[in-house]
Amino acid sequence: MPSLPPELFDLYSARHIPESHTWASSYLYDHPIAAADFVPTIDISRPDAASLIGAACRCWGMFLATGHRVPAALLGSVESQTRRLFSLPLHRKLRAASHPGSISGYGRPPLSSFFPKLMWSEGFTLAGDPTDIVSNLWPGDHSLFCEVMEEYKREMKDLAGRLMGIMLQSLGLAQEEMGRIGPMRELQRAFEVLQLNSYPACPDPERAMGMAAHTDSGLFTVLHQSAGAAGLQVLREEAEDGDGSGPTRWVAVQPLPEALVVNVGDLFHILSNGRFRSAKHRAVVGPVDHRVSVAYFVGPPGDVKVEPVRALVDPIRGPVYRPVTWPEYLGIRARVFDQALVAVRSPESPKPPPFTESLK
Ligand SMILES: C=C1C[C@]23C[C@H]1CC[C@H]2[C@@]12CCC[C@@](C)(C(=O)O1)[C@H]2[C@@H]3C(=O)O
Ligand SMILES: O=C(O)CCC(=O)C(=O)O
Ligand SMILES: [Fe+2]
Repeated sequence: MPSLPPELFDLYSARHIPESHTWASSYLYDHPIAAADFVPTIDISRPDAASLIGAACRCWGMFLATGHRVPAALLGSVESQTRRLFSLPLHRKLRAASHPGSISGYGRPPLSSFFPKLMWSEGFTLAGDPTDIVSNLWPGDHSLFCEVMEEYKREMKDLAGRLMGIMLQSLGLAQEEMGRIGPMRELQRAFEVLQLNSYPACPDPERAMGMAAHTDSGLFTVLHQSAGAAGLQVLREEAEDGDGSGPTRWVAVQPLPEALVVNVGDLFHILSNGRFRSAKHRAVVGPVDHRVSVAYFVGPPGDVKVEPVRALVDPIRGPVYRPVTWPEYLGIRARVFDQALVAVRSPESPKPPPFTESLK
């Protein structure tokens, strides 16, 4: 077979995995995979949801949300439109290829450049109006896709507002204190991104990686994953006596059809002054299923700084992190990737932060 540039390799018809997509086993098996452990499932409409969510965000940085009020029919349409998009022939998808310097479009997500091999996935990033991005893909036939994605973004924004309130409440903040927190006050102007991911069935799943290990950089991410096809894994770091000596394992996140996955991102970790763990996660691939996922990233608008909430800063240690905007933080991540939180430690806090980051 003539060799094509790796970005033109069609994952959907592959019968073997090329060198460009073959990962060393040290990536897949860097930590053992937990046999029986489960991310907490929380009905977020329960009156006592805050304390459960608080505990999950501290221990896991992730939970499965039920009772979220996002209509099941809409989740179904989002998934079918996502599959419809990825089922287009490769040359058609390339019409929406993202340009250097812009985040929207079809292409490799930024984390890809920090790994020596290519991931067994395709991604579509939608920031702003989806019409601009997909109108070239389906001339005259993109309106349903766009309507579904716009409707989904409205539902996600509403859900994000509720989650933000409950998560801040779980940190002990009163209503009037929340109003003073920039990212909460500015939620209407939030910066939102939809990331559509596609993981075709893989002929050699033990040597391929769907999405390499990372934390998300925003406040938090709401992920919808196709029912029945597992793949998402979260790193569970159990600290015995908080000294980081406990076991670290990958835990498979069960694909519950009615649940949305919520994971804490780096900006909420900063806001909580290190109390909430920014969950490290990845996606593995399987031999049979074609899995898709849709991630909604949310953060404050570019001019709003994120900093540790004053009420959560203890007077002796002070704030663990310095104020940072999301665009500034994305710039730091583009340079140092998984060291970005270390790079924004506040100069007055030379010691390692007291909470999750020290649990290595
Ligand atoms: C607003 C965002 C959030 C981004 C960057 C930009 C657009 C694409 C997002 C992702 C999607 C895939 C994982 C990630 C880690 C990646 O490489 O690209 C995400 C990243 C982040 O959470 O930082
Ligand atoms: O597909 C998944 O389960 C994970 C996707 C993800 O982590 C992301 O888009 O940031
Ligand atoms: Fe992610």
